[in-house]
Amino acid sequence: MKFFLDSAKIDEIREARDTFGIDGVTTNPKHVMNSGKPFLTVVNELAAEFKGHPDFPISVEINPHLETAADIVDGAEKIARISENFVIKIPCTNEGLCAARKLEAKGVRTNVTLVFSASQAIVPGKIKAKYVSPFVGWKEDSGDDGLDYVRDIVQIYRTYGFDTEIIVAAVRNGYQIGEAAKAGADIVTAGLAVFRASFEHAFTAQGLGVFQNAWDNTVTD
Ligand SMILES: O=C[C@H](O)COP(=O)(O)O
Repeated sequence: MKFFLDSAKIDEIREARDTFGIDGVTTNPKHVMNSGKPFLTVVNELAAEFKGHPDFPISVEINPHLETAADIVDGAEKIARISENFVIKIPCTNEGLCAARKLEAKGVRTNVTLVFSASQAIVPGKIKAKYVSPFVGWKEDSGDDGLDYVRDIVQIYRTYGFDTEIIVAAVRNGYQIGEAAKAGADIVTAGLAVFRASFEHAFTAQGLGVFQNAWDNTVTD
């Protein structure tokens, strides 16, 4: 399973790379807003940070006000030209899917985002989008089970041999990471705080204390 960091902040990305060995980055307009910097500044910083490392995918969401497939394709191509790392996030609307199909045919990798049902995930697989992003946290915020449809998407993709990689997105805790891995999803993307909390355990800290105490009370020569 691969881990992507959901962030547009370079310092967070560096920490996640050094500590957790993340395999890529996903961003969205909220992350760019939270960086406190203009969109193109953020995009150029990300491109510079990973120049020469083409195997590190960075999902970038273009202007979400673009409505027609033609406008989405145009906007996506402009951003994709900036860096070979960039994958363009496309909303799972009919116009977005039309744009994603055209972009993939032109060699621009896409991440079909804002996916909230198993049926929605089928077209990204059929059009050979690079990634599909079901939003577990947002589903659960609204009272639905967020993991069942991830399991369904994994089953559908295996049944039909779709190569599109499943990014389990809007992940809020370690339980969801474990369930996404058990389901066979390809990637989890989460914020730095979620990764920090998910890979530590109170018993590990407690056990370390036991061993430190034993070390301190071991007879010396
Ligand atoms: O864009 C996809 C994100 O995973 C959404 O999650 P978020 O609500 O944590 O920003």
